Amino acid sequence: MDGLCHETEKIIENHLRRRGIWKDEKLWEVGKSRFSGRGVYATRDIQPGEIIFVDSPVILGPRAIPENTCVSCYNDTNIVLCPMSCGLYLCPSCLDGDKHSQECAKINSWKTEKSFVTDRMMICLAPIRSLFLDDSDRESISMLEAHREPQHGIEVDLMKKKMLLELCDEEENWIRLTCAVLDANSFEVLPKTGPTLRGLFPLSSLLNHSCVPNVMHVFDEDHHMILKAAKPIKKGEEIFLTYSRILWCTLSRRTHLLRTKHFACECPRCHDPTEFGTNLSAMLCESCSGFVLPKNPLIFNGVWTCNSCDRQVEESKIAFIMSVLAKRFSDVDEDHMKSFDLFRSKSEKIIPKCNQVSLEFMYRTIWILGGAELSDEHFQIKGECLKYVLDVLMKLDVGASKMRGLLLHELYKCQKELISRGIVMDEKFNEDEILEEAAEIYMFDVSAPEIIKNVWKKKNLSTDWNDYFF
Ligand SMILES: C[S@@+](CC[C@H](N)C(=O)[O-])C[C@H]1O[C@@H](n2cnc3c(N)ncnc32)[C@H](O)[C@@H]1O
Repeated sequence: MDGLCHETEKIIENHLRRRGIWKDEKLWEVGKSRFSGRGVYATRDIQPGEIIFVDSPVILGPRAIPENTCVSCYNDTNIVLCPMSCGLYLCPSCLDGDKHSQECAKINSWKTEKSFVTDRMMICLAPIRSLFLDDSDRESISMLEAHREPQHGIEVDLMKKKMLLELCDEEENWIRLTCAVLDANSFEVLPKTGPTLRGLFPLSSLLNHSCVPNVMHVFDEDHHMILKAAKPIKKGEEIFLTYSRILWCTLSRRTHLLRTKHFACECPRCHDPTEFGTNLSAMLCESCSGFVLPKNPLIFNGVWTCNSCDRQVEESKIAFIMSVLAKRFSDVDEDHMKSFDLFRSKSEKIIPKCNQVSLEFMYRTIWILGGAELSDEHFQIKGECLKYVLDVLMKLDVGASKMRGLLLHELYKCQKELISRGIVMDEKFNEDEILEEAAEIYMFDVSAPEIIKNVWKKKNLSTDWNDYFF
């Protein structure tokens, strides 16, 4: 292990010990990544579902501007705007708490006569909270990668230019660094209810990205992040999360990663024009209806060719057609089934069913088509979409992903309803097995649906990760 990795591990150990989540027999170590900087590696063979580590945030704050959520405890009852004009919404007990007094006093200390503090202050809160951290937590932030490009740190610009607050240089520099670190490393945290939060988890921040991840994560009630193996991981293998959307095609994922995380992914899925046979990128050839795919997906603005007649198409044309189709069908939620038919008829000559745009439409259909009020036909369509997307996930080899858990839970409900109507959708899918697998994937997840929690209860499973981790 080189000096930087050794130093990083020491800082992480201190962070985890201080929060009571250090485990001597650890399944991970920090090492030099063959992709970029540091990475996290398995110290022994790990089985699917095993907890690899538990991490706790050094910073946690709102992601958006949820007027009905307390910025301290994230509950949603009796929320009021702070009368001290700091721009923050709180519940009555947090309004009087020390945590808020500190934040409120700091924001008010930046005000001048010209200042105009709005509720947009809530999205500035996560970086502002870094000002109140002790030296150890500041050390955790400082050792993480930071994005220094000008688009990062908008929170500081918002405070200075829009709200006309006067931060001193030392505070501004530290908040700017925190913003740069948050943009490179923060996670979307799913609480029990309410809007998602933004959290900075030092150990999890060292995980590099792959479009074929081998882990998944869930959050408990106290915003701990529990990292679990999504498939078998061999000793010495690098542990990868995904920073992108699983169902996006290579061009969408790589463009998004380049824009937001400033690197071009070169994982095995990105190398393969067919993306493990899913053909998520495929467009239909105008001449012969073969699949037009990128010749070399690792080259931006390269040439795409038909796998049947070799016709060549510029990538810019493909990107344009995809964006027009996606936009055309992005907000057609009213009478979704009409737009489903319209989508099929408009797109069938341009993209195959396996294309990302079509898959995303199917994914939306699953959630838009609700429950008991649906006709038999619509339920069957929902079931078909569910099975299709699950099949794609299987081919993509992402193992026990969060998305698989969500879809299995939905398929279970769909199957149950169809059976109650005397319709057997597919003998191969046993609803009890589907639910059990979903319950395993959701294990320890505070946002798990009631049906899943009931399975844990029925099986007498402890839902406390401490019982499995230590
Ligand atoms: C959350 S950090 C991951 C840890 C980072 N490697 C470090 O040393 O601190 C995210 C950054 O790691 C790098 N990175 C992550 N996955 C990568 C990959 N697959 N290929 C190239 N760079 C990657 C990028 O610079 C990205 O912005």
